[in-house]
Amino acid sequence: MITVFAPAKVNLSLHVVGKRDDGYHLLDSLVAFAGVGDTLDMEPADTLTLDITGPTAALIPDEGENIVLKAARLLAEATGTSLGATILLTKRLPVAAGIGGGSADAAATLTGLMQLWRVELAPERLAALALSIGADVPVCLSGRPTRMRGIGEVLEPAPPLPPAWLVLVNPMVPLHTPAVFKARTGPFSAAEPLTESPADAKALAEALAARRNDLTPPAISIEPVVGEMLAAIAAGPGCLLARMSGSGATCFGLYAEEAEARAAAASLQTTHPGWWIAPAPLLG
Ligand SMILES: C[C@](O)(CO)[C@H](O)COP(=O)(O)OP(=O)(O)OC[C@H]1O[C@@H](n2ccc(N)nc2=O)[C@H](O)[C@@H]1O
Ligand SMILES: Nc1ncnc2c1ncn2[C@@H]1O[C@H](COP(=O)(O)OP(=O)(O)OP(=O)(O)O)[C@@H](O)[C@H]1O
Repeated sequence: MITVFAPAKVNLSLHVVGKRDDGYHLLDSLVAFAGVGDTLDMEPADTLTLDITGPTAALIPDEGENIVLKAARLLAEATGTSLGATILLTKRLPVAAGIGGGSADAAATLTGLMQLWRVELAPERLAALALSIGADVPVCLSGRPTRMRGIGEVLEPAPPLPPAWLVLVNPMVPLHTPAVFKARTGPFSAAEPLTESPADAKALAEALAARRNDLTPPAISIEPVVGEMLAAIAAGPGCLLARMSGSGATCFGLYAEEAEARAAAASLQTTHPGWWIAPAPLLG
C-alpha cells in the first residue's frame, strides 16, 4: 500500500498582476505548505474506486467527479495504463477554502499512482496534465516553497523559508474561487517577489507585511467573516502576521514558536468554537 500526504497549500502572498483574454488572472504568489492535510492510501486493483472518510469528508458536494478520480483517470489516459487502484481519501482540510484541498488531493493522486502503477510522464507532460486539472495542482505537485506565476504554471523555487508555525483558521463557510476573482476590482498590482531568504520568522513576517493578498477585499465583500477572522488572529499574542490564503476563506497567523501557535489556536477555538482551527509547522 502507498500512503501520500496532501498538505494544505498556503499563499503567503498573492498579487494579482493582470488578466488573460480567457478571463483567468495572472498571479505572482509566494506559495508554501503546512504540516496539516489530507492523506491518500492506494492499493493495486483491477478498477479505479474511491472511498472518502475523515472529519471533513461530508463537506465535499456530491455533484461532479471527485478531483481524485479525475486525476487518476487523466493519468491512466496519458500513460495508457489499464491498471486500477483502490483509493481511500482521508479528508481533514475544509473544502473550497483557499488552501488547495482538492488540488493537494489531485497532486497526491498523481504522485502516488505513478509509484503504484510504475509509470512515468515527461516533466512537461506531467505539468500540463496537472494544470488541466486545476491552476493550483502544479504547485501542489512541487510541495515546497515556490514563486508561482502565470495562472499557476510558471514555477520557480522560492528562497528557503525560516522555521515558523502557522495557525490556519476557516469559518466553515465555503468561498468559491471564481466568485472571488469576479468580485475583484481596481488596478493590478506589481510583482514583488521575495528575493532573499528571511533570517527568521520575524524577518519573514516583515517581508510578507510589505506584500499582500489582493483577493482579500473581494473575499471580505462576499464573506465579511474573513475580516473578523483576520482581526481575531491578529489580536492574539505572538502573532507576527495575519493574512488570507488563496481566494479564502481560510486565513492564517504566522508565529515564531510552536508553543505560541498552539496557545493562539487554543484561545481562538475557545472564542470561536464553530471555526476550523489547525496549528501546523510551515514546511521548509
Ligand atoms: C487563488 C489560487 O488558489 C491561488 O493559489 C488559485 O489561483 C486558484 O486555483 P484553483 O482553485 O486550482 O483554480 P481553478 O479550479 O483552476 O479555477 C477556478 C476558477 O477561478 C478563476 N481563476 C483561477 C485561477 C486564476 N489564476 N485566475 C482565475 O481567474 C477562474 O474563473 C477559474 O475558472
Ligand atoms: N477531493 C476533493 N476535495 C475537496 N474538494 C473537491 C474534491 N474533489 C472535488 N472537489 C470540488 O472542488 C471544489 C473546490 O474545492 P477545493 O477545496 O479544492 O477548493 P479551494 O480551496 O478553493 O482551492 P484553491 O485553494 O485551489 O482555490 C469543491 O467545492 C468541490 O466541489
